[in-house]
Amino acid sequence: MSDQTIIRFENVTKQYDNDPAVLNDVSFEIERGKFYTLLGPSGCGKTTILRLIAGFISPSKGDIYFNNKKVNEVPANKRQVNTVFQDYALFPHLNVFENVAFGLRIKKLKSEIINQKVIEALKFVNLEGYEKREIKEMSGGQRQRVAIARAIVNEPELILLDEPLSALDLKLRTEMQYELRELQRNLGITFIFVTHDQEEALAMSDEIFVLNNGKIEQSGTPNDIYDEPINRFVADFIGESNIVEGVMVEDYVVRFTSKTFACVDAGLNQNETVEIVIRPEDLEITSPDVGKLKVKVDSQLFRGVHYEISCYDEDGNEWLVHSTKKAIVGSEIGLYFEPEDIHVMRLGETEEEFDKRLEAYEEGSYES
Ligand SMILES: Nc1ncnc2c1ncn2[C@@H]1O[C@H](COP(=O)(O)OP(=O)(O)OP(=O)(O)O)[C@@H](O)[C@H]1O
Repeated sequence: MSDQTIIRFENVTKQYDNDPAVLNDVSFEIERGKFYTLLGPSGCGKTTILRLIAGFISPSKGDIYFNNKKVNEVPANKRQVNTVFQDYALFPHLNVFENVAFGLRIKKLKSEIINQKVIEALKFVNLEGYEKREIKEMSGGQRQRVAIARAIVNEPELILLDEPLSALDLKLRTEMQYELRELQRNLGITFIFVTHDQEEALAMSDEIFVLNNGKIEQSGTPNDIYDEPINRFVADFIGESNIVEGVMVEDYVVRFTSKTFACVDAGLNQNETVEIVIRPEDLEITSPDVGKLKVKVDSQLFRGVHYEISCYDEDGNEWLVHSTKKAIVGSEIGLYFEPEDIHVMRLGETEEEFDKRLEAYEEGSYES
């Protein structure tokens, strides 16, 4: 644990009554000053983690530490945490100023201090001058900002955001993603953001935790998770992927689609069955005799920046290609890729084993 750690989960399980656990033996650390995202499909346990951190619920098993102190039973109002909810939970009968001032009034701060803090918080979210507006007169994006101002005005050590952008249309959502990211950098407060939108997670986060079925499948920077997905679930969930079965021939050599290819992976067993991931944007269209794979073009969609081309190889595997080049439906083409574009995944590997293998690979020793 580093002294930058603000939250630590140690083997936390959460179970309601006799139902199966909604969080299952989860451990992780959150460091000060970073932007974290909990990413995963509906029902995987994202909100449960936020509620445990906020203190709205307590773990069935395991421990939660805040600044290295166990807080399992510490109530929400005694934690230095503020939550921004999906529906913002603003008070409709109070104006913008009073919504933001609410927590400070409860703390019974002097009115000139409240005034100063509220104005400063509103300035941070670009809502200076909106103090007297009623909530119902504010747009979705502006309400969002009021909710954020209400969280930051308390100067918490941690802000939890539960799908705060999901009610906004695409354009505003993209703008708010940018604003939130900037705000977090400027404030230096740790943000934990929940979303089921992988593009949003990749764009905003310093670190992403990918969750599935009450477990963390993989954690890391957006690049780590995109470039080196640990398993099929993560590869599928983060961006589009081509995934086929393969066999490890030896270190740096893998076989799939009845052909042998150079790769950059090592530390697996000889003849071990593996899964191969190649991202659609890493496949380059060539003539059939130059390509490493020979495929037939099945369909093609223009996506504005690139063509999304679906092809099939002789073994019947589908290959999705993102290319600025157009292909002819029904024609035979070649697909070219570099050894580093092949990502080899070991079946059933845990994150710990994966990290160890990657570390050994980077250091140049591959005892498995
Ligand atoms: N109070 C409760 N009693 C029983 N089960 C609950 C309770 N709260 C949540 N659950 C269950 O726990 C699981 C995880 O819920 P959670 O809200 O953490 O998921 P989520 O990943 O945030 O999903 P979403 O993206 O849909 O909000 C779900 O199956 C949910 O039904």
